[in-house]
Amino acid sequence: MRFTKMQGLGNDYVYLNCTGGLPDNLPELAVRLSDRHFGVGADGLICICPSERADFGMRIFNADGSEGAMCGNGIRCLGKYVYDKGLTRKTSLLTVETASGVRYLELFLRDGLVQSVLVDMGRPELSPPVKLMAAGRTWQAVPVSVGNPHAVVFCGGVDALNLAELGPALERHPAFPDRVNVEFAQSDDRGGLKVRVWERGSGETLACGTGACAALTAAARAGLVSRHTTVHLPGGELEVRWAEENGHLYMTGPAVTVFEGEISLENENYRCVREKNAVQ
Ligand SMILES: N[C@@H](CCC[C@H](N)C(=O)O)C(=O)O
Repeated sequence: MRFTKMQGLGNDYVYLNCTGGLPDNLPELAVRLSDRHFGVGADGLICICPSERADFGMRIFNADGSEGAMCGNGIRCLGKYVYDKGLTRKTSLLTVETASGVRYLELFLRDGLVQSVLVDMGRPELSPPVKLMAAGRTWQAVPVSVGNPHAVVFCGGVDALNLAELGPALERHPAFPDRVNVEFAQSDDRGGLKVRVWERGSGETLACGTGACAALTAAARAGLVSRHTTVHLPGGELEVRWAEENGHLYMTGPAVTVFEGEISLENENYRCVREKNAVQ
């Protein structure tokens, strides 16, 4: 089975071209391929599927095998995959069907390859803040859905937080029966937003596209930042705009191919086909 490893701001996924059919047991495959010691190593698995409603379909599985409904960094890399591999010639209004609806992509090229991608992430849904007990403290969280569930916690000193303790406690808090992605957010003195993310099913990641959108939405609604700002994540920066005119979120950021390989699932034999930096 051929695969491509891609990343957006260090949020990395193994991509499978499933336009000709899906492999069996995707949750188990996601766990095996995501393993950073015995597998390829990734935050999860993304399948590029055929779609009757859009140019392509996307299914995303977290590193623990659970299926997510949407992935912001992942959908940008999917845009790069399908263009760079010649599966489409579209650079604007490229449509991708996800479990939370169809998303629209605009691709920006350099030297004929996709460098960055703008995604219309649709309209966010904000719920009233909730108070949650975790790790011996009370936290105020703003639930936001951007096609998948998030809880945004505003706090100072995000760099110093112990996410390994806080993340699992909030992800699995009884207030969120389906578990939740958690963003720890802090506005900076330049009008930007600093965010660390604990992802449902994958743990702390270097970035989360839907998480950046959820954090911007909650922060703009609270008057902490403007509706168009830079979100700083450990893996880099995303530009997010919450448009006044239609209430949609627009996210722009990079998409990178890391390497390509082949795996024989019977004997767990991995082979690198194209090395890092051989493809953009
Ligand atoms: N990393 C993604 C989100 C992936 C899915 C998420 N963990 C979930 O379970 O909802 C992003 O960039 O948005």
